[in-house]
Amino acid sequence: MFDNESPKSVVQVAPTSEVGGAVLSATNINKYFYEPEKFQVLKNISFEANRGEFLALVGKSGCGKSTLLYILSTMDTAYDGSLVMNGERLTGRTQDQLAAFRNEHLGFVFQFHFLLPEFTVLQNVMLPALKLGKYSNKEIEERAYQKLKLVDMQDHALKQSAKLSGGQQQRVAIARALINDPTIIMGDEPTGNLDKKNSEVVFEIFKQIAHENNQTIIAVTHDPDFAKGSDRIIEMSDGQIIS
Ligand SMILES: Nc1ncnc2c1ncn2[C@@H]1O[C@H](COP(=O)(O)OP(=O)(O)OP(=O)(O)O)[C@@H](O)[C@H]1O
Repeated sequence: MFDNESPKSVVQVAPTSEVGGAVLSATNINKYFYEPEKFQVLKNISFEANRGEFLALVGKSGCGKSTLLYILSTMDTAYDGSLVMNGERLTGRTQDQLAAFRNEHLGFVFQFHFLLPEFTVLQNVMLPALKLGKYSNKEIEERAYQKLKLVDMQDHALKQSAKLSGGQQQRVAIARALINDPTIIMGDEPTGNLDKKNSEVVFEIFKQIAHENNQTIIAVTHDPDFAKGSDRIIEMSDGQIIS
């Protein structure tokens, strides 16, 4: 659970093909903001995430968690350092290349689900796969039902997503994040908007995704129970990893 890693293990890059090997390596990540004045928000961050590992990123408000997650998500490219995921070096890629990489290899679950309210549950889950264009519509629908089953929402597939409860909507958002079988699922406060019972459900789904599907979870959280139940807690303070 708590991992007081040795400094050596922080920057090693393991072969990505190996089960349990590193699927993400962030090395010497530094990031500055320039408004209202120059300020170093991330200070030499290095860590790796292994295949099938459930990581919680914690720390006080303002310590840089979301900034780091945004970089790991490849959405922010204005940083120094190196980012390797799935054996691909992502630093220096164009925005189009990064968007294609994200759609195929990364899944996202946010505090707010961002489902399209007028679309059905099934349509929402199918969307990232339609965009990827790798499977036929029939295959995409089958895959969507599989993912909805995983989060126990298959019976709601044809409902308009606006008509679901907050907890149900978050489960649908997880199914949507899983539709392209991403290697890594990034969560930004995935239980931040849920009550205790729904938070536990979402936590159990994440655990299952990591340990049974061998997908990696990296989730920023302020939820102590969620963090404690993860495989490893990365604690940040003032732009640095402290444990
Ligand atoms: N676009 C920006 N321009 C300037 N400063 C920013 C910008 N975004 C964030 N910051 C500052 O960078 C620091 C880190 O912000 P960040 O959102 O990464 O923190 P956090 O740990 O995720 O906080 P929280 O837990 O409250 O979400 C904060 O001091 C914040 O005010």
